[in-house]
Amino acid sequence: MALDSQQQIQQHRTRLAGKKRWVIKIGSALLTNDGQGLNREGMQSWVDQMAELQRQGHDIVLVSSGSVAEGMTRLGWSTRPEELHQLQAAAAVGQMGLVQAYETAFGKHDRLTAQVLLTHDDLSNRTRYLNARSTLRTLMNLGVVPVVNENDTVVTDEICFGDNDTLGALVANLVEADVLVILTDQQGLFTADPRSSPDAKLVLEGRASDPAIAAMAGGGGVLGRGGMVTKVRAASLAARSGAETLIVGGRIDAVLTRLRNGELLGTLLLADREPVAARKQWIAGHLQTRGDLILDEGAVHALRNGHRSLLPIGVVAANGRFERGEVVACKNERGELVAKGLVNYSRTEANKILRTPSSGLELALGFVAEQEMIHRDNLVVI
Ligand SMILES: Nc1ncnc2c1ncn2[C@@H]1O[C@H](COP(=O)(O)OP(=O)(O)O)[C@@H](O)[C@H]1O
Ligand SMILES: N[C@@H](CCC(=O)OP(=O)(O)O)C(=O)O
Repeated sequence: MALDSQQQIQQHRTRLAGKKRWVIKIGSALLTNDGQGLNREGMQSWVDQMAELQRQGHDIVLVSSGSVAEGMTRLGWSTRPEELHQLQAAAAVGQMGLVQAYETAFGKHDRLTAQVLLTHDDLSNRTRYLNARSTLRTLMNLGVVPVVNENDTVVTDEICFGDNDTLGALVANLVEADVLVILTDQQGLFTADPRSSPDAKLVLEGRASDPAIAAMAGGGGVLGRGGMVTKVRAASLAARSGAETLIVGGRIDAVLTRLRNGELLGTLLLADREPVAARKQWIAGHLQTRGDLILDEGAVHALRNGHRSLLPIGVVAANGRFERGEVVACKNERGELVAKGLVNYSRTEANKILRTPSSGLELALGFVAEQEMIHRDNLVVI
């Protein structure tokens, strides 16, 4: 007998108990009691629940914001600075408080924690990405809880994740998590921002890449950065490796325990696409690309519908500075993103073979060349 939608929603919650690997992200607004120092009581409560999840057999990776907000408190700053070096100084001071607090809280359960600070570069560079992955896996196998944050001290505006929702999703891809839980200051995703629309309704469930869901999400508060926009986008990124995302209120009593018990709290965003291979997730996870290839209509169609390689004949322009083996964005002639991939040619070489048929590549380049600008194994349609 077919289940009605209410039963299906309940069933999706009930099966969470069987999902082994959870990445749990806690945002600034929640962690810092809206800016009044670290919310230690809240932290202990989340840690108690995470320790309980571990005892029940789940792997836990924690992605925690709060370093800038805690640093501001420690330095006696009442407003968030604008300048990058001041933000970085605050993050460096605050990160100490953050990890001390987690180490103490997990220590009550005889659990060790490990500090893992990542930058965008760490996940873009294949070797560093693989190293980060094996370190996180090793820590989980040891029963240690990795506490991940962005390495704010060394990033610049151009290369920062900016919000930890995105970092949480990329970590979920990295460790092939089953669930990404985003704890925040609202009960979940509402049909509109409840700060400005008090009549908005809580959404219990949706599909991670449904544009209607994305349209409900607005920007963030003073301390947090991304708001719901980055949380919904994170759900769609996490879905690439098959993870479901829960956006839920961190102030709800025993929230993690109750989610694990199947209670209908927050918003569950289901992974609505086939998981892609780990190597392709890594390509898709590149937030900054080295350059753009502009494709004609035929090439766009071949990529989207035929799952084909990108041939030079369909490329009308190459922009940016890239070398062979780097990740580039493929766009249509209106500038919309179509795919990302590892390119077989540098920008200089690519310029020589724009609109060139396979038979003309050797002559144009002066060497025996690969047929594809990007091979389909190295290409992810977005
Ligand atoms: N549709 C929506 N539903 C719920 N909250 C929303 C929505 N649109 C925007 N928001 C805002 O997003 C904020 C949470 O994001 P953010 O401030 O970045 O917090 P965090 O530090 O937890 O990441 C909420 O306080 C809320 O006002
Ligand atoms: N990495 C920084 C900023 C991260 C941040 O603000 O993220 P979020 O609260 O999730 O929007 C920190 O720890 O303060």
